[in-house]
Amino acid sequence: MYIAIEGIDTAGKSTQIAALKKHFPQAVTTKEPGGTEIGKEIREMVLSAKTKSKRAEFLLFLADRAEHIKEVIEPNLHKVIISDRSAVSGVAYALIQEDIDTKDLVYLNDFATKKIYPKKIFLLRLTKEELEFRLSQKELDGIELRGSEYLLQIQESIKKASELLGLTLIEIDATKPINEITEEILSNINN
Ligand SMILES: Nc1ncnc2c1ncn2[C@@H]1O[C@H](COP(=O)(O)OP(=O)(O)OP(=O)(O)O)[C@@H](O)[C@H]1O
Ligand SMILES: Cc1cn([C@H]2C[C@H](O)[C@@H](COP(=O)(O)O)O2)c(=O)[nH]c1=O
Repeated sequence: MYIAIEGIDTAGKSTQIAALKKHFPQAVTTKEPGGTEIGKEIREMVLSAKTKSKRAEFLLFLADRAEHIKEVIEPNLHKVIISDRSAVSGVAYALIQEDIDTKDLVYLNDFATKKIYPKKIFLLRLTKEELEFRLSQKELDGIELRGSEYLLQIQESIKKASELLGLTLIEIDATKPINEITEEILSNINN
């Protein structure tokens, strides 16, 4: 079973994946971008925000995704796979910043993923106040430097992206205590 934890930067995705790993020690935990060797290089490129073209940035994320599906997801589909982000992030970020037609966005993601998508998406939803607090506590990368208003737009876009890809989205209040969020994910995983 392949599931993804989604949410804007600082929503608590990696915290939850670490907690879930304790409940599913045999699970494959992974991430986008950067879940493969080549993906680590792509991740450095995109997060340094050096690309001048948003389309080039989008295509780099897609290349990372295609490699991730081939190298990590496809060979482990018989196991529990918990991924920090997925194609949903790809579509959500692109919807906000690109002039790509939504049909093309879905087509390009279908192409990169060979239509292998997570069975369930858990969206960790943050409030503006909590997002701004968490951002103030860390060194920001090139995408986080776009600011909280931008990230809150992405949060809405994640819902739209899941709908466009036809995926099941479960929303969770990311301001709750860490253990309560983990319990909520666990209670929804097998339903
Ligand atoms: N439920 C929570 N309540 C309070 N703080 C939290 C909670 N979950 C995570 N945090 C804290 O918020 C910060 C960001 O968490 P984390 O790194 O897990 O987010 P993320 O979604 O993986 O972020 P990014 O996308 O930027 O990598 C960390 O300092 C973490 O300890
Ligand atoms: C998959 C994907 C990600 N992004 C953005 C979202 C984040 O700002 C970074 C990844 O950083 P994280 O620490 O791993 O959360 O990249 C994007 O713009 N497009 C994508 O397809």
